Amino acid sequence: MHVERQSVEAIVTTLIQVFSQQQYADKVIEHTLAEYPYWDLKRKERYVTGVYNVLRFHRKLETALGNMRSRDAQTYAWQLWGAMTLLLGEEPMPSWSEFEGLSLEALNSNLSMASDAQRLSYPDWLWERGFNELADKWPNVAHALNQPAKTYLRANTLKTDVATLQKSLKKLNIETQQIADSEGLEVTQYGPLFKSDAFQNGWFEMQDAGSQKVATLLDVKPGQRVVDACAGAGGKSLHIAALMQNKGYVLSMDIHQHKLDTLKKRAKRAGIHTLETRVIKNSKTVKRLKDKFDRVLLDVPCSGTGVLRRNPDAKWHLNNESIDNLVVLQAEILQRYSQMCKSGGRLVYATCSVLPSENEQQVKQFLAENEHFKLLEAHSLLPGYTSDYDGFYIAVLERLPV
Ligand SMILES: C[S@@+](CC[C@H](N)C(=O)[O-])C[C@H]1O[C@@H](n2cnc3c(N)ncnc32)[C@H](O)[C@@H]1O
Repeated sequence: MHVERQSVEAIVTTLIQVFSQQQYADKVIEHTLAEYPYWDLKRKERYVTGVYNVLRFHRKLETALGNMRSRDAQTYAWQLWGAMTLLLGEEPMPSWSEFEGLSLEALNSNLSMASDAQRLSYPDWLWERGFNELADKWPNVAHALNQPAKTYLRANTLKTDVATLQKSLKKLNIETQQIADSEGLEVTQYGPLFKSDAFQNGWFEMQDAGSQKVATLLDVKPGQRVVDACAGAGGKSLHIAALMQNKGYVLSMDIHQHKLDTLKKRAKRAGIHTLETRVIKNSKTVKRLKDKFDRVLLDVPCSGTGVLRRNPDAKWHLNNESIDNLVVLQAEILQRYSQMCKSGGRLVYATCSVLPSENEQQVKQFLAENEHFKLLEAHSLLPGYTSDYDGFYIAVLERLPV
C-alpha cells in the first residue's frame, strides 16, 4: 500500500490545529475534507482514521517518543503520526526525513516503563476517576472505548422499511446488517451514504445503535404529547416522531437555537410534521409547561465518556472540574424539567457517559427527593461489558398517578 504524502500532510496540519490551537477535531476534519473535494472515499477514510488514531492514542505515543520528542509543534505532529504508524504496523512506514531517528525498538523500550494510564492513553485524572467510579470494571471499559467506532443507521419507518433501505444502499455497494428487533443497521461496507438518494429522501439517519435504545424505552404511542428537552440537533426527537407514526405532538427544546435549526431541516427531510422546536431562554420556558406531557426525555449534557470512540479528543478537553459542574447541571435539569411530566406519565433520563456519578447516582438522589416518581427500569450500556455500541445510561421513571 502506497502512503500519499498529501494525506499525511493534511493529518499533520489537523493535529497542529487540535493540539496547539485547541480546536475541536470534528470541526477541523469537516473543514479539511471540504478543502479536498476530489479525494476518493478510501483517501478520506485514511485521513480521518489517521487523525482519530493519533488523538485516541496521543498519550501513549507521547510516552513512546520519550526524549525523542521534538519541542517544535510541526515536527512533533509528524513524529506522532510516525510513532502511531510504527506501533500499529498496519501501513508501511515511508522513509521521509521527518521520521529520521524513529525506531520501533526505541518506542517499545519507552513503553515498557509506562503506567497503565499511559499505555491505554488516558489522562491520569480520568484514569483515577474511572477506577474510583467503576472499580475493577474500568480497565476493560477504557480499553473498549479505544476501539474505532462503527457506523450505524436507523431506518426512518415513516418513509421506508429496513429491507427496502438495505436494497437501495446495496445498489451503491453499501453493505448493511440489520440489528435484531430494531430499525437499526450496521454498515459493514462503507460507501457514499450521504450522496445516496436514500439519504436525500430521508430514508435513514446516522445514529449509534445504543443511542437508538433511548427513544424505544420512552415507549411513546401515536397521539401522545412528548417533550425532548435537551434535543440538540434532534437524533432522538426524529426517532420519537417516527415511533409515534407522525401522530401526536413532539416538542424539541434546547438552549441553542442553531442546533434546533439543524433539527428542523432534518425533520423536514424525514417527512415529520408533528414536531415543533422551542429554544429555552430562561426558567419560565420550562415552568409554563408544568404537567403538560405524557412523555419527557431528558438526554442531558454529559461528559461524553461513553462516546470516546467517536470523539477521542474529548479525553484531552475534559477535566474533573468540568465533569463535577456537569453533575450539578444534570441534577438541576432533572429536578426542574421533570415537572413537565403529567401524573401517570413516563420520564427517561439518559446520558452518553459511563460514570455512575452522572448516571445511577443522579437517579438515586432524584428518587430520594421526589417520592411521586418511581424507577421502572435502568440500563447501563457499558462498552466492554454490556454493550458493543457506544456507552449509554438510560433510566425509565414513572410519575405516579395521583
Ligand atoms: C447529549 S446532548 C443531546 C443530544 C440529542 N438529544 C441527540 O439525540 O442528538 C445534550 C444537549 O443538551 C443541551 N443543553 C445544555 N444545557 C441545557 C439546558 N440547561 N437545558 C436544555 N438543554 C441543554 C445541549 O445544547 C445539548 O444539545
